[in-house]
Amino acid sequence: MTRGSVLHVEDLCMTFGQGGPQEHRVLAGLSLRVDPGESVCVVGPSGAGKTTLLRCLAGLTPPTSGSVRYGDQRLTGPHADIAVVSQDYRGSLLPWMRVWDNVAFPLQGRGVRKAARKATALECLDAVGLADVGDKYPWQLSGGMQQRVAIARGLAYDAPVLLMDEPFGSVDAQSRFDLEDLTLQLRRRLGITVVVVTHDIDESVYLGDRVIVLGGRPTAVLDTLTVPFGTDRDQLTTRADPRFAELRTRVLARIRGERLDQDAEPAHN
Ligand SMILES: Nc1ncnc2c1ncn2[C@@H]1O[C@H](COP(=O)(O)OP(=O)(O)OP(=O)(O)O)[C@@H](O)[C@H]1O
Repeated sequence: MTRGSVLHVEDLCMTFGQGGPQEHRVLAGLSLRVDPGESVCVVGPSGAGKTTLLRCLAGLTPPTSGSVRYGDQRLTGPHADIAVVSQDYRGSLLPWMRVWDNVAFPLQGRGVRKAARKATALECLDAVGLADVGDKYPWQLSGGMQQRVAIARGLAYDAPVLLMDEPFGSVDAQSRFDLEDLTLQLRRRLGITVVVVTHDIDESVYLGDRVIVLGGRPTAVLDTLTVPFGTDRDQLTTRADPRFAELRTRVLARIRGERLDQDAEPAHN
């Protein structure tokens, strides 16, 4: 294991329908690590296998070969320390349950009593700026608020690792910026490790301490970029930084398989 890594992926391969007429080799020998407290973004073209990788990191999909380790343990299924926020908040929130009940849902299976569940849910709602909507139903909230509820539910697991799959894909641009800032703030405040899968190159540079670029057929890691902006970022200053443009250009070029002049120079990482 890489010393100190939280998640360590080694030579991960994923082939759907192996041996059958529909065989589809998606991931080919991916290796990567995620360090404690890091925010890592995974970016790549549609169909590259980003969700598949995230599901493997969550222990939800067993890889065809290779391994995912959480600390010293080899993941063979979902782990209580790893929470997942999926892109489809509409499908994941239960419309007949009040908001706080939705957030507390993961705690039911852990035998936590109702009063304690509600207290935790309200705390998590407070963390995402929704302290006053606990008694509403999800369908009474805007899309951005519903996505915050989904994040609050991710926090209710009280897991040190939060995996997010295109978490802001279905909200408007302003809500998206707010949710990105919320994610950075939660990471800072709670000291959690965050992995975000996104197809949005700007978002990957804004949110990540490192950006892992996937691409090719079958998919491999094309590049890993270190983002130099620290943990305290804001939308206007960070996006106006010339290094932001440089990084996004590099990610885009990698995804398109183009070479850059700077490729002759030492890389950022
Ligand atoms: N359970 C499955 N059975 C067969 N093929 C699958 C399965 N899950 C994913 N795939 C295929 O694997 C490939 C990668 O899918 P995946 O959803 O991981 O990509 P992605 O990079 O997340 O895409 P997008 O950005 O469009 O969400 C796709 O071609 C998809 O059809």
